[in-house]
Amino acid sequence: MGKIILETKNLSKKFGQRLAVNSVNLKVHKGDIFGFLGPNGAGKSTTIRMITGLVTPTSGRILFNNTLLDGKKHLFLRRYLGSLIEIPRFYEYLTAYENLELITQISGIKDKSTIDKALIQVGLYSRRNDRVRTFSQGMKQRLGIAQAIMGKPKLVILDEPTNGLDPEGINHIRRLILNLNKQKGITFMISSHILKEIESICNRVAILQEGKVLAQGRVVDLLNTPQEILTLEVSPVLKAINLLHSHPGVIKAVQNNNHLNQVKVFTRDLKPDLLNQYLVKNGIKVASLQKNNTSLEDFFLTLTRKKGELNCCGQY
Ligand SMILES: Nc1ncnc2c1ncn2[C@@H]1O[C@H](COP(=O)(O)OP(=O)(O)OP(=O)(O)O)[C@@H](O)[C@H]1O
Repeated sequence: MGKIILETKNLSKKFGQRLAVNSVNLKVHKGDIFGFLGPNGAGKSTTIRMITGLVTPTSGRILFNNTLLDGKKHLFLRRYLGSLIEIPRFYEYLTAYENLELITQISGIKDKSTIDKALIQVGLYSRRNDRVRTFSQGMKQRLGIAQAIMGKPKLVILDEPTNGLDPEGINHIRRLILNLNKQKGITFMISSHILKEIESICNRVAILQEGKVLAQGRVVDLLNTPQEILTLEVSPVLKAINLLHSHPGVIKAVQNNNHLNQVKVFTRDLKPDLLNQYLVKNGIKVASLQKNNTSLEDFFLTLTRKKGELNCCGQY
């Protein structure tokens, strides 16, 4: 297993009373293409903004190459951290080259050849003298990646880099990320709400919902570890839900809206018979237990479905 390049420890952010990021522990290893997955509003951008120093955490720690990121050190270490936060903003009336030139001035990059190298890497060299306003959304995203890699970063963080792109644009960005990862050894952290996108290029993922990490690990392990949705008929239901949340392998337990005596349990690498024994031992009557195997895609979609679609009664 590679060295950890980025780690967050109990990272949290509150906006007023809203806990947008709730004690998030992430581990990004050197060489990873790390997918940061979650539905809209899950807290991905807020987490990324804390890592890149744009938002101050309410509590918790961020370590980059084992060094705590805070205050001045954060500013200093940002040079090793390229980032692209959602839609990259450029001066539309300036050319691609001029926009990147401005960035070299702001970031103190002396070597001007860096600009052309970055433009070549993202496939925009032939368009370097065109104004950004003539660029497609995909080209702007690629220019954003050029900007992120100019400082020769060890880690590049991209927030929804394929948002709003057509399939060809998405493909282009994917190939670009894979190439930069392989050829330049750049570690990537990429946020997305589309599992398929993440699954095809990432080796490791974390799944976030309502500010909390629901699952994290290598994609192969997640795909090969049996994840099941169990349907239990239990009583009393609320006590069962509380107990289920403290059982290893249970990711989430929710009451079924349509059958109030049923609980849907999202599990990973869990033996249903052991779960049954545990509930019975703790005074729960288990009338039935059914299991359905699901794909990672189905599992993720069901797991991250918004409240209201599934009635979440647990301590979650
Ligand atoms: N500056 C802010 N002030 C108040 N609330 C905020 C602020 N920024 C984010 N939030 C709230 O924090 C929660 C997480 O938002 P965030 O943008 O981090 O989610 P996300 O996973 O990136 O979503 P999306 O995929 O839609 O971009 C949301 O409920 C959002 O409304």
